Amino acid sequence: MVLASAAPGIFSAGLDILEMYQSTPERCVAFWRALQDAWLNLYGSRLITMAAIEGHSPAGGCLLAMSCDYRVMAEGKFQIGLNETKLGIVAPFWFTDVMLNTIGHRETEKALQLGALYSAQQALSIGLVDKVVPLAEVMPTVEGELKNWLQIPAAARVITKTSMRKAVLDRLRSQKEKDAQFFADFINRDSVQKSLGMYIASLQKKKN
Ligand SMILES: CCCCCCCC/C=C\C/C=C/C(=O)SCCNC(=O)CCNC(=O)[C@H](O)C(C)(C)COP(=O)(O)OP(=O)(O)OC[C@H]1O[C@@H](n2cnc3c(N)ncnc32)[C@H](O)[C@@H]1OP(=O)(O)O
Repeated sequence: MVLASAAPGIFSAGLDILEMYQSTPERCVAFWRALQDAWLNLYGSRLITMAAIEGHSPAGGCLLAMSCDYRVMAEGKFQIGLNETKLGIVAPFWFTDVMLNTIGHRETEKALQLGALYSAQQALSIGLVDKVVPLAEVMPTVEGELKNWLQIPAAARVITKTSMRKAVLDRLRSQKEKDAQFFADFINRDSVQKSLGMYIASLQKKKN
């Protein structure tokens, strides 16, 4: 399975910030449950999963990419990373766990505290992506890599993948409702709503 985007220049802009701003606790819980289930299915997928990152990939977009088995990113101006702290929010523990599994503890600690967004070359240097190529070569490169992976006996690959990812998946599975409630409480704090409001205004200002 290849994750790619139809939006030029944006692999994924992350979660819909407007869903987290001035929403109701009930809607927040439903929103979070949908995200949890999508992520559990992706990270736990038995399929070979590859990200064709042909544009920006902040926050939830970075989570999607990191949750794949292999990442190819376009060189140039695009950025990738978990930038949550810049929005005044905190990366959930399962976002953090996936990043830890991808780039290790020291790089994750720096990346998360700073809310760092990396260029493709920087992302390559810390292991956040596996390959950087010109934009037009992203999809052919993914397809070529996929052929390599498809040559591995499927049962052996799936057992290996499942055992490598089980602890992180089980950590969320065991506390889904608590995590959803925690998200709804956290996101509706006055201070967090204020930060999100300012961030939304800054996005709109950038456009004008
Ligand atoms: C103690 C533990 C507590 C734990 C509790 C858990 C709390 C944590 C909760 C959630 C985790 C959050 C994860 C996320 O994914 S948050 C989203 C982060 N995303 C971003 O920061 C990206 C913001 N967008 C951009 O930077 C840019 O839009 C871009 C680089 C992606 C693309 O730039 P450009 O091509 O120039 O497009 P525009 O900026 O003009 O955007 C077009 C349009 O789209 C709107 N928009 C962009 N991103 C989002 C988004 N993520 N959600 C909603 N809307 C978005 C943008 O505002 C423009 O809208 P318009 O003016 O109406 O056209």
